[in-house]
Amino acid sequence: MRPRIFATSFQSVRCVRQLRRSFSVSAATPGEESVKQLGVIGAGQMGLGIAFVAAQVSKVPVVLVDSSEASIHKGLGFLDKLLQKDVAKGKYSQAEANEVKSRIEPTTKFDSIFAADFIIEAVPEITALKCEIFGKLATGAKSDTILSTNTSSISITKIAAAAKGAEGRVVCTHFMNPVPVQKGVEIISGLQTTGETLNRAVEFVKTMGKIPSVSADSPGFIANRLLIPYINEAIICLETGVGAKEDIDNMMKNGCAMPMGPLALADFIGLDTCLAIMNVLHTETGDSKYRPSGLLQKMVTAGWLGVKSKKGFYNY
Ligand SMILES: NC(=O)c1ccc[n+]([C@@H]2O[C@H](COP(=O)([O-])OP(=O)(O)OC[C@H]3O[C@@H](n4cnc5c(N)ncnc54)[C@H](O)[C@@H]3O)[C@@H](O)[C@H]2O)c1
Repeated sequence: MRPRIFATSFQSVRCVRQLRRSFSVSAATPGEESVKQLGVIGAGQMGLGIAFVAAQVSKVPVVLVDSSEASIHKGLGFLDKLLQKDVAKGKYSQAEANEVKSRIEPTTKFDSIFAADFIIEAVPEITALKCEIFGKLATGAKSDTILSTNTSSISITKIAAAAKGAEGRVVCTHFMNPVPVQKGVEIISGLQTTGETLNRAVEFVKTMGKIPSVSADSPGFIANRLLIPYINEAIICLETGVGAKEDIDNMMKNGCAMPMGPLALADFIGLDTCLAIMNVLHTETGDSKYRPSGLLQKMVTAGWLGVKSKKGFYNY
């Protein structure tokens, strides 16, 4: 039976429609969802993790495109570390690790992505950049390829609108960080996304050993609507002297059973990503409760982005 959902505004009505569509999609027929080649755009922390898990668990060949040679080099170094860690733990043999690595083909040639039948974009959280990429994918990718974004907060409807002629095949597969560890993946439809696209996305992330949660196309979706304001509030506590960084992190770890303190978590996610998501929540809802902390804005301006720049709330 369909769940009863009450709507109180136009936006809620749209969300409800999308959720109902999500609840009513039929299960994909076996084989229908099989992905023969995955394309991943962006070899940063998320893209690299997605490529790794797809090569290791789904066992599919992956084309990994990045515009920067340096990022690919750094990503491959990280991949070697992940594989060696698993070999040392006895999860698989060196030969199997080599096999996983051989399934990933890194390149700076964007056009190499067009042969894939499922593409996941994981470039920085910049609307114009993502829209530009989806415009290219709409014209270059095969006519039945699923075009997925890993955006943390940008409207899927907006990204799909940039994929002219391929809007129905655009969806969001929002993997969590670190991808090899976190099981949950949010799957989000834009207004234009078809039920078949949603289905294929759900089925593909399951082949990666992930547990999908369907969410409406609403600012921050489920995960970041809850997580990023929590991090932002922790930064406000720091800047207004409610507590020192160690006290804030220790309290949440030891008093509230969080695996990491919110400031260490912000460093890990990337302060630029945290700010981008707060800005989306603030501008899209118009609600002042989502105003980004002044300290967060200043740290991003200073280039203190957390682990990736070796300096954030802590030094790395
Ligand atoms: N960091 C997190 O915790 C997290 C969690 C969930 C989702 N996300 C989302 O995933 C996406 C990627 O985040 P990230 O943390 O991996 O970022 P990142 O900065 O670590 O990596 C982005 C990569 O994209 C590459 N890139 C930039 N422009 C490109 C282009 N035009 N073509 C190809 N490659 C390009 C960069 O060189 C870089 O390697 C963002 O949308 C982010 O919001 C991040």
